[in-house]
Amino acid sequence: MKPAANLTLLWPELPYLDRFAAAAKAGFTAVEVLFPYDLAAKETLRACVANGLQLILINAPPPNYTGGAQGFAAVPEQAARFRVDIQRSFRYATTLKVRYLHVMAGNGQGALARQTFIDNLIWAADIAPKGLTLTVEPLNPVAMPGYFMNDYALAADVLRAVNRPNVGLQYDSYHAQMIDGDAVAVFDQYKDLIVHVQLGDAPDRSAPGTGTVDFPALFAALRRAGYRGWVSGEYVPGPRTEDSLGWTTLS
Ligand SMILES: O=C(O)C(=O)[C@@H](O)CO
Ligand SMILES: [Mg+2]
Repeated sequence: MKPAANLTLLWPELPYLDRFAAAAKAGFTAVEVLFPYDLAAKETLRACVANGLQLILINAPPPNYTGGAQGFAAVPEQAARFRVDIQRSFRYATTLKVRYLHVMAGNGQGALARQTFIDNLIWAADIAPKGLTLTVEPLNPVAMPGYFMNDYALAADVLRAVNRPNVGLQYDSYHAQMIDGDAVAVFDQYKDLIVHVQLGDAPDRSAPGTGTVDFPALFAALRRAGYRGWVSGEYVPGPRTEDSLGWTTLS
């Protein structure tokens, strides 16, 4: 298992570009950034290179969702916009040599939203840059009310319908615990679909070990499953991010 740091949430007290050096100093070799689109891709690339970091994941499509839309891949009225904006994400992903692109569904429900999400994912998967894997991540309804992709069974159903080798499941212990009450059982049930893992505790998305998720059991499950991918800390760290990194030694 390979630890990574989500720089959208970790080191919140530092300006964006300074978080890369902090992550490297803490021993990370890989990082995630949810929405890098406020800056030209080459600025983020420069921060990665200068600090010996690999950027493994970004979200799509732009723009930054802070205060705005939480994606729109499952929103029928936005299908044309999705197809334009996802290509901007692909350009960022290519420049930044990103491995995973989380395709955000946006708000919606029902059969039309499901079909829109499936159609958009198939379309995007078939034109995605080589080496890039698209991900689908269930986000819990307390954090994201109205968001379409809010359940692991729904994610499995969508992935079955999409049926592309470059589309997989993004598992997040915080969301899994909030959605199903047992993040470890969720991992065990859906492990064959999981291509990327994020860590946070529940119910407050706090640092691993400060809430209700059983992290020793989760790491045992990851080992049992032979999971070889990245395990990324994506949580609200508390006063000092450095004091929240005990989970990196579990992996
Ligand atoms: O909220 C999460 O969890 C994520 O991983 C994000 O990608 C959503 O922006
Ligand atoms: Mg997540």
